[in-house]
Parts: sequence; structure tokens; C-alpha cells
Amino acid sequence: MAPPTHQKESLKKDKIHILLLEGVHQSSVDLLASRGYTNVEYLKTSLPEEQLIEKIADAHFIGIRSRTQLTRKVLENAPKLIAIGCFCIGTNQVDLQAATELGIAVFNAPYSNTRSVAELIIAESILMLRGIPQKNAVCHRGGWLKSAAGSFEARGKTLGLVGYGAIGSQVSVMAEAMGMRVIFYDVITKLPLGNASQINSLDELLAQADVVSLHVPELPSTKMMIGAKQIAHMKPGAILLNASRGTVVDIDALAEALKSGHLAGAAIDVFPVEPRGNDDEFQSPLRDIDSALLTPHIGGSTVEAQENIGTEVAEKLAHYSDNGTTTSSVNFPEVALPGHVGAHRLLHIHKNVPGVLGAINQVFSENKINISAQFLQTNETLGYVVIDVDAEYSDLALEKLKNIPGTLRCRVLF
Ligand SMILES: NC(=O)C1=CN([C@@H]2O[C@H](COP(=O)(O)OP(=O)(O)OC[C@H]3O[C@@H](n4cnc5c(N)ncnc54)[C@H](O)[C@@H]3O)[C@@H](O)[C@H]2O)C=CC1
Ligand SMILES: O=C(O)C(=O)COP(=O)(O)O
Repeated sequence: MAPPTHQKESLKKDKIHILLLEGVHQSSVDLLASRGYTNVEYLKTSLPEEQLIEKIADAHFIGIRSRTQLTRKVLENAPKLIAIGCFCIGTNQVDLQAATELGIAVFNAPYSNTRSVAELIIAESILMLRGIPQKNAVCHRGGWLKSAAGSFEARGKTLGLVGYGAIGSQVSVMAEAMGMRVIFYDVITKLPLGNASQINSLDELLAQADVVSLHVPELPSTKMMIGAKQIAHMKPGAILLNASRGTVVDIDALAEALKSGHLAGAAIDVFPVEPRGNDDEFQSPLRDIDSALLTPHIGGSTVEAQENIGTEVAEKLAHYSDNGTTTSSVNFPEVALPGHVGAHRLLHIHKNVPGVLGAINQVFSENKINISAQFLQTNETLGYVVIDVDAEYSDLALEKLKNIPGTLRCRVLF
């Protein structure tokens, strides 16, 4: 693990280096500028590990989307990094455990693009039930496939949702409005919206649904969740939609099922391996299959969603930088802090082990430093203490606090 960093004095905003990757929306740059953060490096693509390590070495904040892999190795080479902004929902691309152990806060945008994904899924349900990808492909090649065979209305069909969270539940409501019957499978018991009903096992859902749509996060338990065995459980002629994560589906097994005709079609937005940027080649066993509707991970890529995400995540980074607030952080104890006008604010991030709090308070009592406000929150791994003191004492307090065993990071804001 890289040695923890301790910042002697509050950094001037123009010295705070913010690295934004993967073409996050301009709204993020505008928001940061409006808060005085102008030292922004903006790149349109993600970076391979070696280049990322080089760039992140100087970054105080980094903004990424789903493609940038912030592994333990990368994070251990980011000695100045204060926080990570995932300008998306998924945080599986970040080694959250490593970030936590290194005292780096992680933020995301848990809702801003959910509607966009849900709308795409509804559109795809209709397109796939009508066999549009195949018919479109034939037209492009000069053919004409006017036929009702294999074409169905969405009305009356069963939609099986795997994962009934923010996206799955919105799809549920919209699908019912079109007259679909909705069933869902989730590891948590969820309140069904409308007339949807929860099904106890994945296999049962797969056996009943005409259209199966996946809305689970990437977790060890969801990796390859849909493989040859699960596909075999699906009804002959069923349709698979995946706008969750590429690792959830065994893509070779899916290609086989489409070629054999067991599945009538699949609309796939996410892939086990995705190009780094728009100039790289997309490779997939599904490329030559007409019944596969392939989209380049654009489920959440609408102007509305991206603009909102840009503002939301940039705001969270600026707020954390300005006053230490961690509300809605993915890995940090959540503390919503008031302003600290006239006082210096010490932020102490430590391992959540016995004795650290006592040692912190001892620093203040032994050195007769008056505390004007103190906030504490912990989670399983971390403790986060925020202490406001008179300006004249912050240097001394910082010096002492950073030497407390268990300290991960300590900085001062003024
Ligand atoms: N294609 C795209 O552009 C986008 C993709 N996504 C992906 O969609 C995923 C889902 O997003 P949300 O609905 O907002 O997440 P969410 O966290 O609100 O919902 C996920 C649901 O999956 C359930 N779940 C977890 N493990 C499960 C398992 N093994 N079996 C069944 N259910 C399980 C959870 O209990 C939860 O209800 C994100 O994690 C992300 O990976 C999100 C946004 C855009
Ligand atoms: O929000 C998510 O989890 C997504 O998958 C969207 O990813 P993106 O920002 O389009 O790379």
C-alpha cells in the first residue's frame, strides 16, 4: 500500500488537479469552474493501465465512466488522490476495497441515467418481438422480408426482469402500460409496482418469460449468471436483453443459442470486452448474427442523462473538496457538514479500529486546543472525523493527528 498522504495546508483551488476521462459531459467542467476549480485535464477516452498510472500520479480528483479500470495497482500509484467520481451508476470498474483502504472517497450518480436505460429496454422489447434487426439487415443487403412469421405484439407477452432496482422497476411500470405481464427475480424481496409479481427462482422466471431483461450490478454473484444452462431454461423463441454488464452473460453461449434459433433474438448493450474509445475496433462473436441488436454501451447515453450526471457528480466532488461532505458516497461514512466560516476544518480518515477516537481527542485535550465543532461517522472499515478549530491551532493539530496509528489520510480545509 502507498504511504498515506498528509496535506500540510489547504490547497489553493487552482492547484487542485482534476483529471476527467471518457468524455464526461461539459456540464461537469462548467460546474467545477463555477466552484473555482479550473485546473481540469479533460480526455475523451479511457486510458490503458500504464498511461493511467502516469496521469493519475498528479491528480487530486479523477472522473471516469464505466470503461476506466481503477485497480488497486492504479490507486496505489495515486498518492494525491482525494476522491473518485464515477460519472455513471456502476462502480464495479473501481477496486472499492483498495480505495477505501487508501482513504479515497468514491462517488457516483445512482439515478440520473436510469430513465434512459428503461426507455431503451422498452424500445428494444418491441423491436425484438417484431424481428426488426433481421429485417433491417436484409433490407440493407437489398432484400425484402415482408412477413408476419415470428412477429408479435408486446401486449400480452411476459417480461421477466432480473434485478428490480432503479432501472428494473421503471421498465416494469412502462412495460405494464403497454399491456405486458411483468415478473421479476431479485435477491431482495421488493415491493412489486403495479401488477408485477416477484418470482422465487431465476430458473422459474426464465421458463415463463417471452422477453428476459437483465438489470443487476456486476458482482461476483452475477458474473456469468446467464450461461448455456440458463439459456436452455428460456422458452424456445424467447428474447434476451442485456443493458447491465457484459460479464453477466456468457457471450459464446448466447451466440450459440442465437445461431441454433433457440433464442429468437438478443439486444446487447454491454460486452465482456468493450473498446476503449470510438476509434478502437469492436470485437464480438455476435457481430455476424442478424438477430442480435448490438449497441455500443449507450443505455445511459442520452443528452439529458449525461448533462445531469455531469452536474451531479462534479457537485459531489466539489462539495467534498470544499467542506468534507460525503453524502451519498459509495464507500465512505456519510457526513453532511455545515460551512466552517472562520474556523479551520480538519478531516481525519482512519481505520475503524479501537483506540483511534480516544487518541484524536487526546491530541486536543493535551494541547488545549478548543474544538468548535466535531462530526463523526463510521462504517465497517473506516472512521471519518471532522473537527473545526481556531485557525491558529490547525497546523499543530494536523501534525499530531497524522501521527496517530491507524490514520489513512488527514487534511485541513480553510
Ligand atoms: N447500459 C448502460 O449504459 C447502463 C448500465 N447500468 C447497469 O445497470 C445496473 C443496474 O442499475 P440499477 O437498476 O440502477 O441498480 P440497482 O442497484 O438500483 O438495482 C439492482 C438490483 O439488482 C438486484 N440484484 C443484485 N444481485 C442480484 C442477483 N444475483 N440476482 C438478482 N438480483 C440481484 C439488487 O437487489 C437490486 O434490486 C447497474 O449496476 C449498471 O451495471 C446502469 C446504467 C447505465
Ligand atoms: O451508469 C452505468 O453504470 C453505465 O453503465 C453507463 O456507463 P457509461 O457512463 O455510459 O460508460
